[in-house]
Amino acid sequence: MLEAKHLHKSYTLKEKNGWLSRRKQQIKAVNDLSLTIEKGEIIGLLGVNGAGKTTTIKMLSTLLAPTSGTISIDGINAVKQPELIKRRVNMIAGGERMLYWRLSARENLMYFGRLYGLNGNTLKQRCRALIDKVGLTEFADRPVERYSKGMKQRLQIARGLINDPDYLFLDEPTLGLDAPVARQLRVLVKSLAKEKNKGILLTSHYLEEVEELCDHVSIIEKGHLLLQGTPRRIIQTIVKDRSLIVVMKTLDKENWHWLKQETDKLGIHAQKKETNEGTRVDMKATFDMTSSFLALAQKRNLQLIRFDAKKPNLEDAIIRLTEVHD
Ligand SMILES: Nc1ncnc2c1ncn2[C@@H]1O[C@H](COP(=O)(O)OP(=O)(O)OP(=O)(O)O)[C@@H](O)[C@H]1O
Repeated sequence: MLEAKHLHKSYTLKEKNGWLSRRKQQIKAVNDLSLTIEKGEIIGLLGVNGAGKTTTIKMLSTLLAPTSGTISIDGINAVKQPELIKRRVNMIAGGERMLYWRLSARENLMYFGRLYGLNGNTLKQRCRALIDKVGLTEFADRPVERYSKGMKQRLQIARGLINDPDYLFLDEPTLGLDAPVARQLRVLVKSLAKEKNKGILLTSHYLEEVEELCDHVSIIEKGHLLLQGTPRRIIQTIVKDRSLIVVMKTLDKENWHWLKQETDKLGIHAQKKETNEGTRVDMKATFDMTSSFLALAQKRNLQLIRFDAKKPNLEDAIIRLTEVHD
């Protein structure tokens, strides 16, 4: 298990203050953050730009020392023994950093493998297996500068797996990728956790991706933990109301009055609107109204031409959370 406790990271900036003097300014990028990652689990780290996600990932991967706090990985103190930890973790960033453009995929992987002390046949075989795994077999010996964005990102994943890490930190892994390529990467990430038992921490601005992949999510703001839980629990905690939209070809005055009365009794707030499609009724409640509304519609034989019961998602929850904290 990876356990980070009470992590703090401050950056000191020196700003110009007049002609000659400089003023020191402290930025608290991470402020008392604790989180755990079990093997086989995918954890999402969410927050707006500048919330402290990349700084957290850099500390977990020992690229950056925390100002205070502890990180232990399978019982090893990561702050005191970073060399032991480096073999067990790896980080993959979205975008096009961390690869050598003039080198091919194979040469890149051989280079990074040697940095982890791998060599000879073991290294060659691992590179070949990883190239196959991420679907770059045909292009293995082509310079990376001639790769598409998706191919570069697949190579990043292979690079992140070169030391066969137990824990993998993914910073925006699908940034700027086309939908089908992003989908393939998501399948790969899921299989790394569920089949290869790796503990994964993921940051992403694509909330659907987080909802699909993550077992647990931590939401941070200004480096501080706001909320932790399963995506479902977070949605239930934050978004209390459900919405249901129905459209009928017509809804006469009498039926509307009856519907309004009945929905009021059930605790459903209903509003009527005439549209090009027909009469639209927007309903809001704190529970799933589907069956209650369908029973009412059946009683009066109301003919529905549209029925949209929208389940709140993680995006709704995050938007609601930011509104509360603004
Ligand atoms: N090297 C640095 N020196 C000074 N300040 C920094 C440095 N790196 C990050 N910061 C500041 O620390 C805070 C957290 O930055 P961080 O990059 O960790 O956020 P983030 O959540 O990853 O943001 P994004 O979603 O934009 O990548 C920000 O205020 C940022 O400006």
